[in-house]
Amino acid sequence: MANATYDVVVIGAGPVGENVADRVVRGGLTAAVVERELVGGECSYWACMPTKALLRSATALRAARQVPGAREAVTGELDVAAVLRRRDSFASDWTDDGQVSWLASAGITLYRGQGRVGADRLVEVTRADGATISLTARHAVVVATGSSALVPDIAGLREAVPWTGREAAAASEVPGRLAIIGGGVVAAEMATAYAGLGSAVTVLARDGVLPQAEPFAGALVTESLRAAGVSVRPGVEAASVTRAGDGTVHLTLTDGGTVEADELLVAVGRTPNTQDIGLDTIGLKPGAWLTVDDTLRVVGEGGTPVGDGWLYAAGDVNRRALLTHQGKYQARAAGDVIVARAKGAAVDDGRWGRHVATADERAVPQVVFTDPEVASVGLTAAAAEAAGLRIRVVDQDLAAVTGSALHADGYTGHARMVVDEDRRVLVGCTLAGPDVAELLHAATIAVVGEVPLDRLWHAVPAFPTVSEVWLRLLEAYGRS
Ligand SMILES: Cc1cc2nc3c(=O)[nH]c(=O)nc-3n(C[C@H](O)[C@H](O)[C@H](O)COP(=O)(O)OP(=O)(O)OC[C@H]3O[C@@H](n4cnc5c(N)ncnc54)[C@H](O)[C@@H]3O)c2cc1C
Ligand SMILES: NC(=O)c1ccc[n+]([C@@H]2O[C@H](COP(=O)([O-])OP(=O)(O)OC[C@H]3O[C@@H](n4cnc5c(N)ncnc54)[C@H](O)[C@@H]3O)[C@@H](O)[C@H]2O)c1
Repeated sequence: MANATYDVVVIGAGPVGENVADRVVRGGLTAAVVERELVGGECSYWACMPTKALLRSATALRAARQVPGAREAVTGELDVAAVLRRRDSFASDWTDDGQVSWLASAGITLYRGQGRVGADRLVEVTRADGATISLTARHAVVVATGSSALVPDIAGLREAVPWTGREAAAASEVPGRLAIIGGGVVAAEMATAYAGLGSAVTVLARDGVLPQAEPFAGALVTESLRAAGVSVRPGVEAASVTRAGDGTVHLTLTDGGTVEADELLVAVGRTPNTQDIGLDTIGLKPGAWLTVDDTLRVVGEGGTPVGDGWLYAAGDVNRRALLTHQGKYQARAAGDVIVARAKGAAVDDGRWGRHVATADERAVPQVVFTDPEVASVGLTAAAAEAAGLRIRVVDQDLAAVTGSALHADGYTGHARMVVDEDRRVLVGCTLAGPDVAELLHAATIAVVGEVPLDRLWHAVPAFPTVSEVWLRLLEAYGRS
């Protein structure tokens, strides 16, 4: 294929790269994306989709068992083979034909290979056969290369070839015993999934379970993991790892204890995919997260855009919020602002403007698909205090809401809202309980809309739903 020129060249066709290119084309420009693996990225094949598919069947089974009448109808155990088959289909059997057709239908040109910035506005693509193609961007290059699992420097860990999130998401067999290093989102979800699939799971949660969340959320998830037979070890760290000839993994812990398992999952965070994308050619540090301004333009150390502002970074690679939905939100802003700048149109970069990703700062929603689910948006109480806000925290037992009692016998859950007392608006909300995921968007709208609490009283939750927790929270706060 000959060298070519496009208005915009995007490196990485994960959910974020695809969406940037789509916005750019919708705005009347031309776009090419470069992808070295599967179009659709981590989320489609090794992260969001397969992991949620692994979790869903056990969640449905638990839900049925919590309701008399339905409980009696559940006579068997989880069909693990069927769960894995369903997971395979949600990962499109690790083929990207569907996404490649979508790119074509959206008018986006795909180049397969490793993309590297070669100079200002230039991307070199090295194909699998070693051939190279030069792509010139008239207006912008967007880095959307995502992130990979971080493997920490623990003696023997790399040599033991542990699972990362990828292998946990795509496994074709369920290990008898699974040890997990980490206590964050991946660790908590995969402990839930594999315990549900029948593994004996040990979680080495150095900093506790879900340490970034409100403390009650981590406590409820820990309690439920333990009830499911998981050994949760907060405050414990792995000191060294070896894998024996028969595949068994042996861990020595910093407290002197040992753990033996058939497989080991490392889930201690992410590292940016910027090691080999040519950053050195433009004076940036390979392997570093890319810092961006609010319009997603990459900025150098002084905080000014690289070059004349031709380089953008969206999604995991800029570390603002490592979530698919938030990366796609950035993609919409980045795509639209690239079009505006290319056409000399006005740039709407004020707070909450069309061309900025303001919600990344303090209004990021997330659902952790553990048992119970943990749905949160905005700031935790601790984060709000650290940000210097004068807050009031309001707590509510979710089980006390009529809708929860109807939803499931023994419904256990908790809700917290964090109110900025100076503005009397919600700045954070966390819900932990069965099926709270679908309650989250109401909280996100309240946070993003900065809806005054006095107005929220007029948003009446339907009876008898779990959403009635909103009324209870407002009653506990009191009306002025
Ligand atoms: C186990 C797990 C579960 C998760 N579950 C959820 C969830 O439920 N919900 C949620 O919102 N988020 C979830 N996430 C996070 C989510 O996967 C990421 O936030 C999302 O994939 C980021 O999208 P991205 O496009 O920025 O990067 P990626 O999805 O990583 O895509 C980047 C793409 O760029 C390609 N690439 C990289 N370098 C180059 C190069 N030099 N040349 C060409 N191509 C390149 C890669 O092959 C990849 O296809 C999960 C993450 C993990 C690890
Ligand atoms: N449902 C979802 O939205 C979802 C699901 C999975 C992943 N993700 C995203 O993927 C990203 C990566 O997830 P993750 O769980 O890998 O990272 P994380 O940042 O959520 O958690 C990593 C955890 O590892 C712990 N840790 C760090 N070093 C350690 C060590 N040496 N030993 C033991 N523990 C150690 C930290 O305390 C931290 O709690 C997250 O940012 C998350 O947003 C989202």
